[in-house]
Amino acid sequence: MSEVSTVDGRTVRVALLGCGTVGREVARLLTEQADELAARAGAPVELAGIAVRRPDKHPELPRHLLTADAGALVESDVDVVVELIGGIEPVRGWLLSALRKGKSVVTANKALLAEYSAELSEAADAAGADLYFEAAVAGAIPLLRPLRESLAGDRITKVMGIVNGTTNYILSAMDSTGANYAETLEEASRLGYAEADPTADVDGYDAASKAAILASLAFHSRVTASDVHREGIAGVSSFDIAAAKALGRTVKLLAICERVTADDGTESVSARVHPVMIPRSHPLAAVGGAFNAVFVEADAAGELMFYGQGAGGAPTASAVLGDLVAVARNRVLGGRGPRESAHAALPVRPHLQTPTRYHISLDVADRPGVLAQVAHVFAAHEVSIAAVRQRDRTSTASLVIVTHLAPEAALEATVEEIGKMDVVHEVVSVMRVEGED
Ligand SMILES: NC(=O)c1ccc[n+]([C@@H]2O[C@H](COP(=O)([O-])OP(=O)(O)OC[C@H]3O[C@@H](n4cnc5c(N)ncnc54)[C@H](O)[C@@H]3O)[C@@H](O)[C@H]2O)c1
Ligand SMILES: N[C@@H](CCO)C(=O)O
Ligand code: NA
Repeated sequence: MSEVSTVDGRTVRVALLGCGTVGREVARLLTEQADELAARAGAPVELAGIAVRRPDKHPELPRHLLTADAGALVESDVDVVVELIGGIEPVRGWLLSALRKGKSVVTANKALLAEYSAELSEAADAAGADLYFEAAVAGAIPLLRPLRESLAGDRITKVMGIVNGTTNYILSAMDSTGANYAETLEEASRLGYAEADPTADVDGYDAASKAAILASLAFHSRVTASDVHREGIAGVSSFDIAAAKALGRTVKLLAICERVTADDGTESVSARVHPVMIPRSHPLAAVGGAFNAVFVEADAAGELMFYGQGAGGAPTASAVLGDLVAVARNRVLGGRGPRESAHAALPVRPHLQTPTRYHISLDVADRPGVLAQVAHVFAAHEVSIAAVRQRDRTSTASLVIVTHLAPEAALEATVEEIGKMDVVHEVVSVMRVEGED
């Protein structure tokens, strides 16, 4: 039995930590939909307190609920802690303390989960509490519950998609209107999509945290953010976007988590986040603005696609409220949500071994034999060429090469050697490609 007491044996008392973009929408929905939530949870779900950094800055919230002392609110007589502050410390300590006392936790904090979900899950299991985090990946889209529950009987082989709204908003604008990178990022922050420090978005940290969470759930293993190969969009230039367009492709920041089976049958996990050129006919190419979309491939289910709003206050609050009703229901009826499932304990495959395909755009000297010299470097690294396109300029020619699958290490070595060739004036764009043309 948990030590938690409720007000009258039935009311579920909720501590809300943080009342920013997402927290304020959660507080609004909790208040506006109190009767319906009570009916669905089986008991009233009562906001017992709201922790914010500066209570005086929140005249819109009931004064008696506000506190600047989140730690004390967690320790007070509450059943559930909803954490919408973000970051690792001091949040980690508060949530561990809550879970150890049997209080359930709902959080949208992917940065924390991508590092400490094992520790948090163990604390939850030991005390019989719930840990739910649907809002942490792909905002409103029900994705983690399908992975944890609906697909628990299947064998997932790949999870791939757009999981960061801010960077998708920027890349979509760059592709459609040639918009300026910095201005579009500012707009994404204003709309509530970006993290408090938007470098977490543009440098791929946010997507890498989400990839770690997805890979852990999909492959029943423990994958942390540092296991994920990460590249952001800061290096994506207008040349890259134009090169993609010329090939009938577009650039997206993708999280790609794969189950890799070696020749001897041993399995490992590959998890990476980087910009990718995909054909404009690919379903992910049509995902614009702050929308997210994720493909899941499983042995029996085949291919599934999850699509919807991946960022923003109200969409993210929808996922938080869904989790809150679930944990409240578990408290009222007795029962537990899914526990951590890490029994497969698959190792993470080093990024340099990952098979991938490159698109390489070069400015080369316009004279006979150059293509053969460049092709020779690919052959020397055992990288096979799938397509070549050449266009003459005045004294230089542009050469576009798309490879077949090759290990990342071989592709990197090929590009490095090509960059040093006298006949190569400039390596204009190097990007990975996914999907058939
Ligand atoms: N904004 C989104 O679209 C979105 C989507 C999914 C997940 N998330 C996650 O949700 C969480 C919150 O994001 P947000 O966009 O609402 O952030 P935000 O910066 O708008 O809000 C954070 C809130 O936390 C409060 N806070 C900060 N430090 C505090 C402290 N020490 N004590 C008490 N309160 C404190 C702030 O006052 C603010 O109210 C983050 O983990 C974020 O990654 C956000
Ligand atoms: N900053 C995140 C919020 C949603 O997790 C994004 O842009 O996707
Ligand atoms: Na989600």
